[in-house]
Amino acid sequence: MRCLNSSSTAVSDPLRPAQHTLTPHHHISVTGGSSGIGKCIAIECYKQGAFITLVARDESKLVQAKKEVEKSAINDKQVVLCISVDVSKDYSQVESVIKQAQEKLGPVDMLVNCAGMSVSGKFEEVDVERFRGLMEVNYLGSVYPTRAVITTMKERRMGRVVFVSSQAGQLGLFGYTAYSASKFALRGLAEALQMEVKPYNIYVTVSYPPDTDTPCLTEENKTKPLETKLISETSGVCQPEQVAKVIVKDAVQGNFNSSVGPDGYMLSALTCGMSPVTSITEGLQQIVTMGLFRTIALFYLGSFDSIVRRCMIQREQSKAADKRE
Ligand SMILES: NC(=O)C1=CN([C@@H]2O[C@H](COP(=O)(O)OP(=O)(O)OC[C@H]3O[C@@H](n4cnc5c(N)ncnc54)[C@H](OP(=O)(O)O)[C@@H]3O)[C@@H](O)[C@H]2O)C=CC1
Ligand SMILES: CCCCCCCCCCCCCCCC(=O)[C@@H](N)CO
Repeated sequence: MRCLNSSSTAVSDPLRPAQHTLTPHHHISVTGGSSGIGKCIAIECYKQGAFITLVARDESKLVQAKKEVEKSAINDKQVVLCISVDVSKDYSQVESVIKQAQEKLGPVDMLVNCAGMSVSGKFEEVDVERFRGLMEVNYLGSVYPTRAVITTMKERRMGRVVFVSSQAGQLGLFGYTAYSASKFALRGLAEALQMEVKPYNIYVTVSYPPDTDTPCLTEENKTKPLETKLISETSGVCQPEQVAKVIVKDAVQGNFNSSVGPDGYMLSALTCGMSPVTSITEGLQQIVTMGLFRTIALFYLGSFDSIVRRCMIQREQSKAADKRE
């Protein structure tokens, strides 16, 4: 049977979906699966026996990633399929390639929307076209693949959809005016969608990773404002393998929220708002910790403001010194 099985054991927590496990033969489609976090998610799922579709634009990176994923096979029936498409441009194209993948590997059991990119810089220094570009890739690039799989998931009354947001999708911070907005958008999409599809036994997960050691971060660090770097250091740098493990575990369990590390945990509890809750424990923890975490957050916000102020003063001083020379 190829489905995200509801195990027969009784579920003690009424808010949590019946316990789910990832069993062999699941078809998992990962956008952005050719690099970084997406590639690690594909590897993590392959290790558990899944069939994988990797979606990204660059074909040579896809072929390379496919080879890497195949190394962690646990049986000789497993397949990795590559699809080269831009997820953010033409919906009908996205729909047709997903259809082809489903014809080959069966209906998608879990879609992981991980394709994305970042742009950093001061608001007035970011080219206006980049605001559109980021909304296209990070937001529409998650809407399109989801739209292409959701009808079949509803018919089958099962499925998982994952959105990879960012900690910068939980708070806005210096240098991320364009990026943060595109990552916040995913949360709104995910909350609304979850309310629609929950009765169909489909569970939505939003992941909020901190800085993660991937080609994207290396590239970003070349031009990232000092302020952004210093503020982001608060929650450190994670390895993509670790982030991928957490995402796969939370998605399989049907958790709406997926965070990494202690700062990630605090941020998620603090910013839970009206997002769905997947266990009584989670709800109780939010209620009990809210005041404390808000107190801690105020100190962080104070320190972020002082980073921004210090950087500004330093810039002005070095500008003045340059003029004198
Ligand atoms: N690294 C970090 O610090 C963090 C990253 N994130 C998020 O995680 C996700 C993955 O990031 P990361 O692994 O670091 O990035 P990488 O740059 O390593 O990987 C990005 C992947 O997305 C694909 N992709 C990009 N644009 C498109 C597109 N238009 N259509 C199809 N595929 C596309 C890329 O392939 P190709 O270019 O060939 O299309 C590549 O496979 C992103 O959404 C990012 O915002 C969140 C928090 C922190
Ligand atoms: C109780 C309150 C706790 C508060 C903790 C605050 C920590 C803020 C850190 C924000 C880090 C943002 C990383 C964005 C990474 C990213 O998405 C890009 N690297 C993508 O390329």
